Amino acid sequence: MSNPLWRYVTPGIPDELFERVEGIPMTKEEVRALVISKLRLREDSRVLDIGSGTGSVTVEAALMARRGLVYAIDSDENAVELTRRNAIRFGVSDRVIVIHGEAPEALNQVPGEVDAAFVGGSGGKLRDIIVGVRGKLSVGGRLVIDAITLENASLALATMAELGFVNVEVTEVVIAKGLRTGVGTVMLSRNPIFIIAGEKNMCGRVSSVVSIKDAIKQR
Ligand SMILES: C[S@@+](CC[C@H](N)C(=O)[O-])C[C@H]1O[C@@H](n2cnc3c(N)ncnc32)[C@H](O)[C@@H]1O
Repeated sequence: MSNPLWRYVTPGIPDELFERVEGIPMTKEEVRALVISKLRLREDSRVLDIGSGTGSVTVEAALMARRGLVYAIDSDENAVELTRRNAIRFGVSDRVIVIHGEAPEALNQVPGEVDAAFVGGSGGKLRDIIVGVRGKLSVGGRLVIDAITLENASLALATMAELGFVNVEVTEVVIAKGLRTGVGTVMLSRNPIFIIAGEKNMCGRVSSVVSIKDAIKQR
């Protein structure tokens, strides 16, 4: 345990501690902390990270699932290498399996079922990826999706409803970070992100739907 980076146990590791490569995106620390929370991991969880990018979600999932396994998939060779290096950097490479390939096809390289899956990148294949992930998830397994566009958020919700996911929730996150200037701290907003989460149900049972009138009452 001589490497100080190996002491991190809580989600939301500072972004700057990861190795970065220009052009390879990363789920930023505050959003990452929420994603990890929504995945509701256990110590022995088997996790899928689709579109692992820099590998920051992979690393944090592996830190939570200390007796589990994380399959990190990315279609970009450089992202795959970077994910591998960040897994080594944070001392979790023994429970990270990195797969270079495009989802959903690359899901065939993941043996057995997984308990949780995160989709951080889909390259226009979101619907097929959700279908593929449903096939890999154990009953009760959780799917968490980050969507930046309204269209992808809407597609994720429609597909999850169609496939009978239950307890589906949408959280819109708008992070603003303070920047110290000569006249005080200015809050700089980042793009809003939709975090969509749900659970695989047994055989396509549909969750109950709240009327718009009741929804307004709940505000
Ligand atoms: C926003 S980044 C993900 C960041 C990552 N969650 C992290 O923590 O660093 C999206 C990634 O998804 C990958 N990607 C996009 N479509 C994909 C697909 N169909 N299959 C696999 N990877 C994909 C991209 O190459 C990119 O690295």
